[in-house]
Amino acid sequence: MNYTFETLVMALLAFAALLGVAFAHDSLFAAHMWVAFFVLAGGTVIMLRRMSFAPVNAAVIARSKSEYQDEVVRYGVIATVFWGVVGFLVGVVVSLQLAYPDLNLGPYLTFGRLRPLHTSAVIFAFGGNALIATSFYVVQRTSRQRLFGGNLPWFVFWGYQFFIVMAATGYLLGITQGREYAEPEWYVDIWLTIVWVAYLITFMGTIMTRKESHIYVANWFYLSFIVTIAMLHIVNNLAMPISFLGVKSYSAFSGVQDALTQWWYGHNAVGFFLTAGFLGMMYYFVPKQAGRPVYSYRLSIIHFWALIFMYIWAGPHHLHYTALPDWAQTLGMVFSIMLWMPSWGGMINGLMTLSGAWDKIRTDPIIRMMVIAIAFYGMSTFEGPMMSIKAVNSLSHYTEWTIGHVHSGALGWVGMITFGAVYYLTPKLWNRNRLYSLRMVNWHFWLATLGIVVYAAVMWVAGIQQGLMWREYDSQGFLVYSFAESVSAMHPYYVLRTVGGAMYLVGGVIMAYNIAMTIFGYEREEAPITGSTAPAALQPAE
Ligand code: HEM
Ligand code: HEM
Ligand SMILES: [Cu+2]
Repeated sequence: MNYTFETLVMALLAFAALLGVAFAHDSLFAAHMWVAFFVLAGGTVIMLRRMSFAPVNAAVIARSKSEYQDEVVRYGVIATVFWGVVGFLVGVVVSLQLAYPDLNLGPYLTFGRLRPLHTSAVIFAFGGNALIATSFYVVQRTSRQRLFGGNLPWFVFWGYQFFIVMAATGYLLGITQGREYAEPEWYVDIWLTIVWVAYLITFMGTIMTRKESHIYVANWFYLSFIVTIAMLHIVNNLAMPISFLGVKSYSAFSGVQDALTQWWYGHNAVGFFLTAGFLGMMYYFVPKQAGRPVYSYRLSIIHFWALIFMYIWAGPHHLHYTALPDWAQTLGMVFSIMLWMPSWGGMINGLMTLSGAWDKIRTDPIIRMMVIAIAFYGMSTFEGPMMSIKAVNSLSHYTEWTIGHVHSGALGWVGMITFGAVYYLTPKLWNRNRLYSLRMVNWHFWLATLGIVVYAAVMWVAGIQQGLMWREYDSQGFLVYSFAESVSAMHPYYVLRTVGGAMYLVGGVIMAYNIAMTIFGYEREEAPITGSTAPAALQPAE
């Protein structure tokens, strides 16, 4: 394939970045454009070399001409594992910074800059790559059609990595618009919009040219995630830059309207990025790994429509007891409570898919990972509706309890279902008989599960203590504790949280090793997992 056009566009973009450096309105913009220039110029050089070595790449091209476009999925799997480990590592670092504030190394490595680096790395880099890669894999299989758009999927992949690099380096430089989970400034937002539209065209195009008459339910979930994120991203980031060659911009919204816009975005980022997209993953990979059909296809349709209809209204539960009108807060609370039902419908559907295959939990650590993921999905979608009740939220809000809730969803649901999908995909994508080591998957499973349990349990205790300390009055109506006392009381919990997070990180590193060895084609010699530690003689006869 000839990449002349792509290379030319990239060279032009690199040149535009250089112009950005030359005419920058402020020094931060100049610094950020240098980053863009080096990445794009490096990319151009690589593309030029690829073009001149075209015959050498004939094998790769022949492989990519096969029935499905899987090369881009392979890149996506590697990117998922890589950004996962990076994101978990930064999570451990910020958790250490909360326990030991001396670790704030200014100005680039302070908590204020590393925290959004963590959240974006895990949500957008790890989660986003997982969603893009698996959606590309799933939509091709279930549509019996190659990805639409020729080189467009490659643009989606590399354009998205470029977005991640610009976002991450921007945070470290101190460039932020201060909107949670949407910190990148206007020019990075515009780039992401372009990439996202290309993603939508690739995905929709594949579905529209499908050779299978039915659109499998996983694709509905993926599609709702892609469409809704486009809508949320554009509205939440409507802003006016002070200069088209400067970093700073002002939001189109202000006051309580701005708050509501931000949490309409933030909540639905959870609902559609961290939930609907990963449900698409669940509906494809759990039946595949279990070798069983989805428990109830009808329930999955109800699950889908109820979920997307209700999620979109629940954002105000992030703004209880604020200047937001009372009726809007109550609306958010009511829809959150109603959300419990479709969420558990989905959980039940996922778990019951294993009926008839429950024994696999003992012998297949990948299935076990998926089951734990669904269990945590159920747990966090019970906890969330409970926390959205105003009386409960008056205790939990602003406390570590919220952080515990976030991570039982994030580590338990998002993380575990992704690990399951990555373990399923790797041998298939690289034509290996099996993973390098199933026992390592088992280790990963236990480290991650115990890490989550430590993290979440510690944060519950910490959060409730914190909330109770803030509302403790003496007989004369004075507050018993100063705020600083509630901060220092958190220290032991923060240390323990780091322990849980470190376990999760080590599990991730083991996965990276296992995946790399599988890709290189090694198979570890090891005893099979029998699922029982009892000596053979003590086991019932077959
Ligand atoms: C090794 C694992 C991890 C550790 C140690 C860790 C640690 C942390 C810490 C210390 C914070 C800041 C809490 C605060 O400001 O009080 C945080 C925030 C956050 N993390 Fe993680 N994290 C990990 C993995 C993940 C994963 C896998 C995800 C998502 C898929 C995630 C999503 C988030 C989010 C969304 C926040 C912001 C929460 C909020 O503002 O309420 N984290 N994390
Ligand atoms: C039915 C489902 C859910 C409901 C009703 C729900 C509800 C809530 C509520 C009430 C809060 C606390 C708001 C506050 O006091 O500030 C919250 C925070 C949060 N939840 Fe959920 N939750 C649900 C599921 C999930 C899942 C599955 C995840 C992750 C995969 C998740 C991620 C988050 C995050 C990241 C925050 C923190 C936002 C922030 O303050 O930065 N939630 N959720
Ligand atoms: Cu929410």
